[in-house]
Amino acid sequence: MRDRLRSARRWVVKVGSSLLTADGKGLDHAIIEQWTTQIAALLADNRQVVLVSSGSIAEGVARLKLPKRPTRVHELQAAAAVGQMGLIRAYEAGFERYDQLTAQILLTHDDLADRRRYLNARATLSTLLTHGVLPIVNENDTVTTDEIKLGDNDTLGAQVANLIDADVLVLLTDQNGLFDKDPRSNPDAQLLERANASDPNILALAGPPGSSIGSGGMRTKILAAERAAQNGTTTVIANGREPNVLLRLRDGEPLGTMLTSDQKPLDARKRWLADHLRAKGTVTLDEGACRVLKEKGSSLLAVGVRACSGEFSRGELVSCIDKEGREVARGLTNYSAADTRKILGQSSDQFVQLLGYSGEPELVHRDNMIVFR
Ligand SMILES: Nc1ncnc2c1ncn2[C@@H]1O[C@H](COP(=O)(O)OP(=O)(O)O)[C@@H](O)[C@H]1O
Ligand SMILES: N[C@@H](CCC(=O)OP(=O)(O)O)C(=O)O
Repeated sequence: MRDRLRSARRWVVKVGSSLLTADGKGLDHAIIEQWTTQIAALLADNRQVVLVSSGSIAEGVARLKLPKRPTRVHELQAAAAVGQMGLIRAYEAGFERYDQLTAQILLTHDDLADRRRYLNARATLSTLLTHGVLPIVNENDTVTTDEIKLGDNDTLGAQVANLIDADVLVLLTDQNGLFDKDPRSNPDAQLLERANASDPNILALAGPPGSSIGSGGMRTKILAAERAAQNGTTTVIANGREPNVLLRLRDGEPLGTMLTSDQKPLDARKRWLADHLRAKGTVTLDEGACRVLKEKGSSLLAVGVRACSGEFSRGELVSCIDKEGREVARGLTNYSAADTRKILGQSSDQFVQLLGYSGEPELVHRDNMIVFR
């Protein structure tokens, strides 16, 4: 299994805030130097790497001499803007030692939710990789509001992995990997060497972040691994302080936790849909509709819809839930929320009479939908 990493050509390496900084003390330049050395060696070994690095807020807090991480959004955004300068400066200096060019990419959820911008980001990243440049990605914290925030860089790492069809996503953190319980509060916790990224039981192992500076904890790492697995990408969660961790992983050493899935990878368009985090509205399906979506891969017909909430237009993303509120599928709707309310529970031969026009027979076509386990 670990051989997969030996042959992995495209790598996304995500470095968490908890690693980059000791609580509130700014960047740990010594450790940044170690990663730049390792990444430069991976690049020299004919691998392509995209680095997703957190740390802007932590560094901003230190530079602004704030007593602790602020809670107000604008304070956090100001800290991110200040800190991002230090972060990029540290990486650029580190990679200059190896004559390695770097590029800064700041992304928001909105950039990735818009198909055209998503494809643009994809093309730019590929072009940079073709030129042998190392892209360094972070969330564009200064412009994000809660609505458009990705929220944590584990998710961003998985999205970048999907964008560039990475072979491997390495999530470097301050623990040796995923344990059967949070090792900070449970000294007897056992490290899992392997796990199935789409096993719903592993999410229950994950506790909250380990420090006041980290966000998401293991939960977002497992969800990121699941997201990456939808594209056939292997994820490894490992300790960024382990000497030569990236090179030893490349050599097939069993460090950290490897998360893979036997799921069939989604095609490119469906993957984009799966990565599209926020739905504009929700439709509640009856049992029959849930069953045919899951078992037969059918399109969603209005006749199987019991309720509709939220405001959306034709072509926007809706979440399809069962009567217990579990998300069964998500997809791009052929009808606006107003029209969906008029046709729900009805068969398509009634649409002309109810709407005054005859649109597609499906509310969500199966080509524009992903169905969850
Ligand atoms: N089952 C678990 N195994 C390992 N770590 C866990 C687990 N549950 C919670 N954690 C916590 O998750 C923390 C890592 O997440 P986080 O603080 O968000 O780091 P990062 O900044 O690297 O993303 C660890 O320090 C650990 O305390
Ligand atoms: N964009 C933020 C990232 C916050 C974040 O996701 O942190 P982490 O979960 O520790 O990787 C920053 O640079 O501070």
